[in-house]
Amino acid sequence: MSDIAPVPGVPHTAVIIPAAGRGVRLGPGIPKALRLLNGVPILVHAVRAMAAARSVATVIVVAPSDGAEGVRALLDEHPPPRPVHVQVVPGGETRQESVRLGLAALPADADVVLVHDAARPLVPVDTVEAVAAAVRAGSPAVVPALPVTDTIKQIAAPGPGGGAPEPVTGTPDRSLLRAVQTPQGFAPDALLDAHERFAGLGGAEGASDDAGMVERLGLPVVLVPGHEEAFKVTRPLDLVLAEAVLARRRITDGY
Ligand SMILES: Nc1ccn([C@@H]2O[C@H](COP(=O)(O)OP(=O)(O)OP(=O)(O)O)[C@@H](O)[C@H]2O)c(=O)n1
Ligand SMILES: C[C@](O)(CO)[C@H](O)COP(=O)(O)O
Repeated sequence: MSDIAPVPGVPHTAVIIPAAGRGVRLGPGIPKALRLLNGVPILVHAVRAMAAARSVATVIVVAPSDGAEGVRALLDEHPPPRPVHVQVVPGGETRQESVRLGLAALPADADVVLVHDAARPLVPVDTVEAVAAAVRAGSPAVVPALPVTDTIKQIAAPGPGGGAPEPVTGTPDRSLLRAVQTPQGFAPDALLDAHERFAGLGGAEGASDDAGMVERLGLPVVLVPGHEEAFKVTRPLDLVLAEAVLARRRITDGY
């Protein structure tokens, strides 16, 4: 059992891991965060990835609301590689709501908060450290990002689905576009203010990432280089890719 309390009054990085989604795009079955990768739940990989960063002392896992006890037991069974304080709280109906519920458990002495999707289990520790360091250096919001590799088309509105053709309204300049990942890092007050201000907004008014909410406060958001292995497990093929990355790490790093 590696659970310890952070030393009171000592600034540290706290991480919120939203893990309460169902994983509809992955297909039917248990919640996505509990699906196995190399025999270990996706969520456990994500907690290990974040706990590998030396400044991280607290990890708040936001579990499916009907499964928080099971997630607690699972994390006790698979402790992270370093002693960090792992807390589990029940999540909400949307990612934004789940992050807000996680923020309610944020320790007062955290000087950096990272929000990291459970669904990005393979993020390298260097990416985590780089985001936390950039916040500590004075940026209120820091996001890992990669250039997009596909050409992106704009449409006026989502179509009815079912393969119906969608008229194109434009082609944005790809050199100005970035695909953003997690962990996204924040000065705690910036993220707390954003979630308080925009709580409950959904649909087109909601934000699909936390930095989007901080942008709306008018605070600067900066990008740092992301990593290919920080991809999000979203569709079935992503599980195949994740298994391949882990197999390669086992050969090259003994991971
Ligand atoms: N109500 C929700 C919805 C999502 N998430 C979390 O937010 C992260 C990113 O979301 P996504 O990949 O979209 O996960 P799901 O919502 O589970 O996927 P889907 O949209 O396919 O159902 C995931 O770690 C997911 O568990 C959450 O904590 N609470
Ligand atoms: C936060 C995120 O992972 C950044 O790319 C993404 O916006 C989550 O979106 P999802 O639709 O909840 O997967």
